[in-house]
Amino acid sequence: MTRGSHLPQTARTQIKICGLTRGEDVHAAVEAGADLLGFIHVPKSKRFVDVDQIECLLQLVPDHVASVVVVQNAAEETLDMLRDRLRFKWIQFHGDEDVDVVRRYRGYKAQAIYLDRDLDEPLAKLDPGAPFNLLDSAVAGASGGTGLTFNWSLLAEWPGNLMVAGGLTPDNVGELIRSYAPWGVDVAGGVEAAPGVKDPQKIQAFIQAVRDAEVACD
Ligand SMILES: O=C(O)c1ccccc1NCC(=O)[C@H](O)[C@H](O)COP(=O)(O)O
Repeated sequence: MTRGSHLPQTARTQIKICGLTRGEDVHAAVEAGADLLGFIHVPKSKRFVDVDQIECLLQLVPDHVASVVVVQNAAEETLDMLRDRLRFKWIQFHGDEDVDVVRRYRGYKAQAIYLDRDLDEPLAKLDPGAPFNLLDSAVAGASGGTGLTFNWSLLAEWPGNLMVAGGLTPDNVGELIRSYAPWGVDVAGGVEAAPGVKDPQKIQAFIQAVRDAEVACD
């Protein structure tokens, strides 16, 4: 399987471990080889971390790992405050934010893939100017951290660098890589012992499964 037309076959899949709330989990994800770490600043999330917590957790992230703050329809004052106070690489916009806001804050967008809806809508919303687009499963009333997979076959047709989220686990991520070789993968619940509490062995197993599947693709 080819890795989209945009990357050479040998490119390494970008791996994001999301929903970190504890220092030991940051260390575990870094040691296991994660490329991006996500901190969720969405009040309704069971993985919510406040600004003080994020500030402390960011101090544990080495320079070679990209940190991401996840927001969902946050007010501009909140976005300004996050930008002014915290040192992170990206803001992940996980709501209905329009492209102007995403670009102004140098972020990227999570496109909701509603499992019961037509796929033309998220496809039309993909931002070709973005460094990458995140595709994540959504159902009525829940977008983000659903633990559900969407139909990956659409990845064969969609353009640009795509990061896939939604229901990934150490057991299914290898199949995703071997079949569609997305630019990146993103996991929250699939590497947890409990909501917001990561399991270091699951993190290691997830990253190993990605790397093993890449070798199988070469
Ligand atoms: O994970 C959450 O609780 C969450 C809540 C609200 C907005 C975004 C959220 N997560 C963002 C992510 O990037 C997750 O990694 C992604 O949704 C995948 O979650 P999962 O299906 O549990 O692997």
